[in-house]
Amino acid sequence: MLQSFKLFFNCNLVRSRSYSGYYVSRVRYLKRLKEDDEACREALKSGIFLLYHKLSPLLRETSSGIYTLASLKTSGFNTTPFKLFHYVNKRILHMHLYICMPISVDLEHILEKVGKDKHFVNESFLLGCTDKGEPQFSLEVGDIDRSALEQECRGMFVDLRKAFFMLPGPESPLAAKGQALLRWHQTNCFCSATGQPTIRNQSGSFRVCHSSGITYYPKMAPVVIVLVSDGSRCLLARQTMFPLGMYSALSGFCDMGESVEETLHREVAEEVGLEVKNIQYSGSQHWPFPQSSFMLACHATVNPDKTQVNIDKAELEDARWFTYEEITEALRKPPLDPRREPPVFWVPPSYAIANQLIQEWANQQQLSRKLHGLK
Ligand SMILES: NC(=O)C1=CN([C@@H]2O[C@H](COP(=O)(O)OP(=O)(O)OC[C@H]3O[C@@H](n4cnc5c(N)ncnc54)[C@H](O)[C@@H]3O)[C@@H](O)[C@H]2O)C=CC1
Ligand SMILES: [Mg+2]
Repeated sequence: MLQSFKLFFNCNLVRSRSYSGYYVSRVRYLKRLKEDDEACREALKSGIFLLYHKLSPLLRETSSGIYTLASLKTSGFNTTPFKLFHYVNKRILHMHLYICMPISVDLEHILEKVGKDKHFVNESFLLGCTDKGEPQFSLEVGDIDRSALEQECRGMFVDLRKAFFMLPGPESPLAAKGQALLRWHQTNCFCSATGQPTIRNQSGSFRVCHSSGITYYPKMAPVVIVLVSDGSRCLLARQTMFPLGMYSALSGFCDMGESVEETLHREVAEEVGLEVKNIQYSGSQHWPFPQSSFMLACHATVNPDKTQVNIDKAELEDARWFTYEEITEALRKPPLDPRREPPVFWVPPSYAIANQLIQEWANQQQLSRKLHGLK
């Protein structure tokens, strides 16, 4: 298990470094913004803002019909490079126009139009920074005329669950992070020891109660998710609250003081009455629904002669073993279309780590079938 962990983290490090040579400087820049209020306030001027209305992100449809997160900028950024370089060198001017043009709507101007003070952008929370080094922020617009703002921004606020189906892969985690951070701040305005208000730092990386001296940091609840296999089939389950026909891997919150392995053994025993072995770490994911969870995904096996499930009906509506053929068919199905009847059996979409586990299991089955000369 430990080895798999090491391998995973090393791979991720290599991946991050290779897709951007500026990884270290970006990370250090972000660390400075988190710790230095003044630097973070300055960064707001060149920031990219993701807007949320009652925690729903603002999306925009591109000319090719694809939805993306709508990124807005403040006038500080849009005009300064132009003024600075216009008189210096025409080539530089062209370069900057090229970089700045895609984002044409000025956030401060828009916010003023819907009755917000231009200093309202200071209420944003730092999310990260782009490959180009532009800091990204999330901003909850609160109680405003929603449709007026949508019109001004040429976009629409979409419930995050729906947005996950519409956004291209890499944008979903960013939308989720923005929502999670906003939600955490909304629900941690008071100190649980004194009842006094907590005060945020500029980046939003923590809140402090000046009365008790307690610092609160944004939290995620660790959850273990496991795909159990008996060698030729995998075990999937559904809760009554799941959409019709959807089955997923078993999951459960870590109890205080538990290791990943302990949670995994306990949850499988509690929910389906099985004892697992051969735990293998697969990956992790921040999951925003219903509140921030930190999903730790693993594979595990049971003896092929001990596969009888005994379902805890208080937790699960059903749990069943699925064959390789059933799984590959479910994986082939296109993403769920809300306008059509859901299929009889389907698995979570690709943005959910459960899908990654199922995909990995299918790939592994395919490989061992090839080795054994099966189709
Ligand atoms: N991204 C993915 O692929 C998947 C994500 N999930 C997520 O995993 C999470 C946990 O899965 P479940 O099987 O429902 O957990 P679970 O099997 O532990 O059952 C949930 C129950 O645990 C209790 N609980 C204990 N600690 C809790 C905490 N910190 N927060 C909330 N409830 C707590 C509550 O009584 C709750 O009703 C869910 O939020 C679900 O959305 C689940 C499956 C797939
Ligand atoms: Mg569960």
